[in-house]
Amino acid sequence: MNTDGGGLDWGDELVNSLVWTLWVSAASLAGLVVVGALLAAYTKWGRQYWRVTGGFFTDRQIAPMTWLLIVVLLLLAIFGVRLNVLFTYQGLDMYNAIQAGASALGKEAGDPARQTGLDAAQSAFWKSMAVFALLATIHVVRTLVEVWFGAAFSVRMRSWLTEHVTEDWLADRAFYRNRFVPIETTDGDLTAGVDNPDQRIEADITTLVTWTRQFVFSSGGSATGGIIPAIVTMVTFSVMLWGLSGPMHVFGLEISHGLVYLLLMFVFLASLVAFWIGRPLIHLNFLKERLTANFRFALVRVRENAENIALYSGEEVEHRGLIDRFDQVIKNYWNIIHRTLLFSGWNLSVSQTSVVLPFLVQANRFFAGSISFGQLNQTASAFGNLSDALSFFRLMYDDFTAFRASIIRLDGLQDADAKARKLPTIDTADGDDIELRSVDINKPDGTLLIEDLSLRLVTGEALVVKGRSGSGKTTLFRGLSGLWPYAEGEFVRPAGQDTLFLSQVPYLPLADLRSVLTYPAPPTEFSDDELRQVLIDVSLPHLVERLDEDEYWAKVLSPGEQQRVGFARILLSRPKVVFLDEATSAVDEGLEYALYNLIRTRLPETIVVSISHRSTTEQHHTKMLELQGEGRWELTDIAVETA
Ligand SMILES: Nc1ncnc2c1ncn2[C@@H]1O[C@H](COP(=O)(O)OP(=O)(O)OP(=O)(O)O)[C@@H](O)[C@H]1O
Repeated sequence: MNTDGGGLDWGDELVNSLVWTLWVSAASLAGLVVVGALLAAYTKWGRQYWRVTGGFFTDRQIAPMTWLLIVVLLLLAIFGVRLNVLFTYQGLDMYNAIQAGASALGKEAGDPARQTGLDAAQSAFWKSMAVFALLATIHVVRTLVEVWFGAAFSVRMRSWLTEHVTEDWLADRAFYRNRFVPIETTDGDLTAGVDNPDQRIEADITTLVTWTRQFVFSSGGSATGGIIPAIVTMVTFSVMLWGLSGPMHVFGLEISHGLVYLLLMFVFLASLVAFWIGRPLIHLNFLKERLTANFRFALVRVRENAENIALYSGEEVEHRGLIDRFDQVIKNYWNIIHRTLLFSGWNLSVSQTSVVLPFLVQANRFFAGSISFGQLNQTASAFGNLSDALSFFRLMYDDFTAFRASIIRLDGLQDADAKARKLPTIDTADGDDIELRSVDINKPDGTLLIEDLSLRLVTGEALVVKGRSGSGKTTLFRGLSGLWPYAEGEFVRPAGQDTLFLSQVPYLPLADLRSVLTYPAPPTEFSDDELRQVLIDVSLPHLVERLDEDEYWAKVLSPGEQQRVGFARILLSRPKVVFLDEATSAVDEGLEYALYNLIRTRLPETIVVSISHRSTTEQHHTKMLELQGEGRWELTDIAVETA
């Protein structure tokens, strides 16, 4: 950069700027990698961030594109800083031309130097205008290109994270079992299970992605810029100010380049105070996400249970409950506002002081003729850029707190998922029949439900499980299906979809009836005729013509009809073993007989294990397991009635 006479040689500037941008970008990339690695190694939030997002930067399939986008964004951001520098030189030329014009105008009317001076000043002025037009055009194009590449980066990162976190959450039943894992909140408390995973996957990922991009890259030099442009701005403009600043006198001492030290100290102290004021915002933002999610979840529950609530006339209780939750949201909101007022008040005061500081410091030198009007203005704009860049952390702290809260929440979810996968499960092995060896089932508090249960069922056999309410029948099924972590022993069963567990109310997805019937298998696996026939078989003939209808089937079908859908699934998937948890509780005894009869005759090989309170169910089974409480149980044969 040629600073001969304070200005630039604009003819060489295009090449100079491109070379500068390349070098500084390369250095910034190296710095980004090193600092990123140090943060990931030595700070808690850095570690958490890396745990959540690491794969996006290292996964072989997507990493090349990720890094390409990072390099492009870096180049654009650094080029943005360079443009800011060039703007200050354009300002320098412009104000110097104005000052030269003013001094020419001050000469005598007849003085030939007057006209020459005015001509030179005008020519310099219009040249600076042409430079401005060029710089402004480049600035607009650069900003738009950066917006596009920034969006491309965000979309890729958000898609990767959503896919990755969702997969992790659903894998190995972590989404069910993470309720048994206590997790830590920002203030060190332990909560039972992960709250609102839906919000973590949706809102927190969005926050994390937005701030990754804005923190690191966003356009150069301004208060809303990213950390890399902020650092580059800081260095570049410090060098510029160093050249512009003269000695400063403090208590009789002469400090050369005092302006630069003054500014550094000013911003450093201002930032320290800002961090101190802003710190509680981390926890408050964390709470905000949780409380709003809780409120939304409560609203969804009312919608989901509208019929039940209306039948109980529970509107008043629900209203109170909803408003209670909403009050918590508002209370926290006010806490955030009060804290933000303090925080913003401080930041605004600091920003206002920064506006006049360079003029205060440079005024004497200007009036003494040591610096030109252009240089006075260049000092102010360099100071503004530098002060904004140095204030980056102070101004962004508020948003950083939201960013950190999101990292904590996403890491918490993944941590709970990982721990959920490590929770004990019953040892399962593949086989053709069913065998339980020394199975113990406990409650979470350690109370024994079933102790040392061993039994074997072969092809065609059927077992009915009985026992008083709360004796552990459903929990036994949960233990065998690998959901319940407080279970020990060994369990042999046919692998995969050959073993089917059916709960009291089957899950009906939001889809057309065809997909509902075949869930979780894709509907394409079955022909229309098969689906129609199965509907007729399970006494749902009125649905035969509605296979393609998309309805909220869980609300449209009666509980008894939903249970028949469950039986239809058994007939379609023809498992080798089926576990039925009170699967006929909502149908009358006649229909129960017909449904069991259907299963036993159509699928005579299938092993059936049922939980039932009804004595009428026993006739379809060959054995009975009775849970007697405190771990005791009894296994008996059921006599086959002969006509
Ligand atoms: N997630 C849980 N956390 C703590 N305790 C639980 C949990 N789930 C079940 N229990 C307890 O385990 C015991 C057994 O429950 P389970 O649902 O297996 O009973 P059940 O025999 O199927 O009852 P019912 O006949 O009423 O359906 C109950 O005391 C229940 O409160």
